[in-house]
Amino acid sequence: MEKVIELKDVWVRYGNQTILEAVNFELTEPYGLLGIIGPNGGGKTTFLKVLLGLLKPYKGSVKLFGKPPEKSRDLVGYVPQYKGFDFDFPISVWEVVLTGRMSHTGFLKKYSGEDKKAAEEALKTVEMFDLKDRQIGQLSGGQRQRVFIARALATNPKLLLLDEPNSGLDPHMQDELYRLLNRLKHEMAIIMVTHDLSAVSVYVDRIACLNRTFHYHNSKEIPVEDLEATYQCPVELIAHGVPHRVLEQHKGNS
Ligand SMILES: Nc1ncnc2c1ncn2[C@@H]1O[C@H](COP(=O)(O)OP(=O)(O)OP(=O)(O)O)[C@@H](O)[C@H]1O
Repeated sequence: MEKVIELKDVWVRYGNQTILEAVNFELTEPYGLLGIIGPNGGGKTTFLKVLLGLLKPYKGSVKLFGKPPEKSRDLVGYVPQYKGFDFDFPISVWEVVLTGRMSHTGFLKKYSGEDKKAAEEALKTVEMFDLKDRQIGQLSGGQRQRVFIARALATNPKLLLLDEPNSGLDPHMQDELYRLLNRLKHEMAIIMVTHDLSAVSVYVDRIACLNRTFHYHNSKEIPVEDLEATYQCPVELIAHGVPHRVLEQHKGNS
């Protein structure tokens, strides 16, 4: 079985604030859709950035497909969280998806026939090829999200990371998005950070919780088994350090 991700005792901090403490995590074949849940500020985006090699832990080891993140970049597609800024500059759907090939071509290099073919296939996969000449600023939220998924797919990744891909989408669009991810999960491993717990129970094969506070409701700890029964899929905890502090704050507030 191929090891997609292997994190051992990973510690990450910003300045003197430790965000990830002693995180151990493994993802192996068979592929599936993994949902990462946890409260705001719990470190979910930080976790994705570690996988992308954008953040280096000050302690611990990170391997993707048996290699350090910077050596496996081509194997990983990333759909960042949409922060709500408008694309009011002239760039087409086609051009956005082609930028996904930059790791192959380098910045400001000419795109090859192979790059264009990969971009075309990615747009067809998300059913957006017909809109390839449309300006990105003229798309709906759901369409734009599909374009950014196509951009991530343009390198033919074996691991796709999505940061809250459902935010801002109406229920129908969310449904469409999850159907798309469920199709793609047979070809690649997918990790989706989300706050959408109803979707988690329907679409996700496995849950990782990046902060133990999620297991506390009205100051009571909810056992993992109860969460598994609620969401009907395996749940694991992948961080233990930070939550203690947050829990203390909760106790202090009550
Ligand atoms: N570049 C940065 N410099 C300093 N602190 C940061 C930086 N990025 C994030 N943080 C802090 O690290 C913590 C974890 O942030 P992160 O974005 O990983 O959380 P998250 O679980 O994705 O949150 P959310 O659910 O709100 O998106 C937060 O307290 C945040 O303010």
